[in-house]
Amino acid sequence: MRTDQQPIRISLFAPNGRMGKAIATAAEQDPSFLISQDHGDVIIDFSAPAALAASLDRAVTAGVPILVGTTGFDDLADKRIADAAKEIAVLRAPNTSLGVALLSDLVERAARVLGTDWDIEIVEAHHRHKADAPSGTALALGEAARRGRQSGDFERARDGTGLKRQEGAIGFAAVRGGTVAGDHDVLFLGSDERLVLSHRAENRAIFARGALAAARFLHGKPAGLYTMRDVIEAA
Ligand SMILES: NC(=O)C1=CN([C@@H]2O[C@H](COP(=O)(O)OP(=O)(O)OC[C@H]3O[C@@H](n4cnc5c(N)ncnc54)[C@H](OP(=O)(O)O)[C@@H]3O)[C@@H](O)[C@H]2O)C=CC1
Ligand SMILES: O=C(O)C1=N[C@H](C(=O)O)C[C@H](O)C1
Repeated sequence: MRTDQQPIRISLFAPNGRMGKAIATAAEQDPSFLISQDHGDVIIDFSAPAALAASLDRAVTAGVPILVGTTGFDDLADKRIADAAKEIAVLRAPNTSLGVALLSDLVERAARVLGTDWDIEIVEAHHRHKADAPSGTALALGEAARRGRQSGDFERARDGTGLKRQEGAIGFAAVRGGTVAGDHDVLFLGSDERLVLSHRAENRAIFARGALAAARFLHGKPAGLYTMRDVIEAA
């Protein structure tokens, strides 16, 4: 930070959550950020789907950008986010790590090159407290695969008999337990060979650093819907 620049004031919508605390710790170590008790320059929301309307309302009313890091949303949330993005800058990121942003590009490319002859399965593992499944990251990686291949229904849960995978489907499996910060494996399963693209989050600090990079990107941005890809391309 140049000495003539003011720190970016971050307002944490859910300061007492695991991610809220991790972001506060990361911000305390970086003099270009300040945790603000009011609306600040950028609002950061890592909370729960039920809180989305309130966090967007706070950001729109204050006229400040918001980073939405929460996962587990339904279609109504998509509309709420799109509506808010007409008035303020909204960055939606189910995963704020640099590695996952790159993984998403790699998955899209692999799906494009390999085509529908290769089955795609996405396996994720998270800590015992995680409330949503599949993870937001897994679903976003599924979307990346679908973009690359230009097809693919999502098979989100399998339990029972007569459940042969649908041709061309993109399947999901979720593991829960312990303190796992976030593992994602995208499996491309072909005839006699398989390609696995993987990411391992070793702790929440990677998400917190990414959230601060996203906040820096959002500061002063005009209304619109942004993603971590925009953050990386601007860096
Ligand atoms: N984008 C990314 O890179 C990442 C995203 N996440 C996502 O972020 C979210 C939070 O994760 P995590 O911090 O581990 O979860 P926690 O359960 O630790 O924290 C959630 C926080 O949200 C608050 N909260 C819950 N419901 C509401 C509500 N209706 N109104 C206001 N506040 C509310 C809780 O407050 P209280 O304690 O008072 O209940 C708590 O402080 C999840 O959706 C998770 O998947 C997580 C890690 C990385
Ligand atoms: O709840 C978590 O912890 C995480 N949630 C995000 C998700 O659902 O993808 C990101 C990360 O994997 C950690």
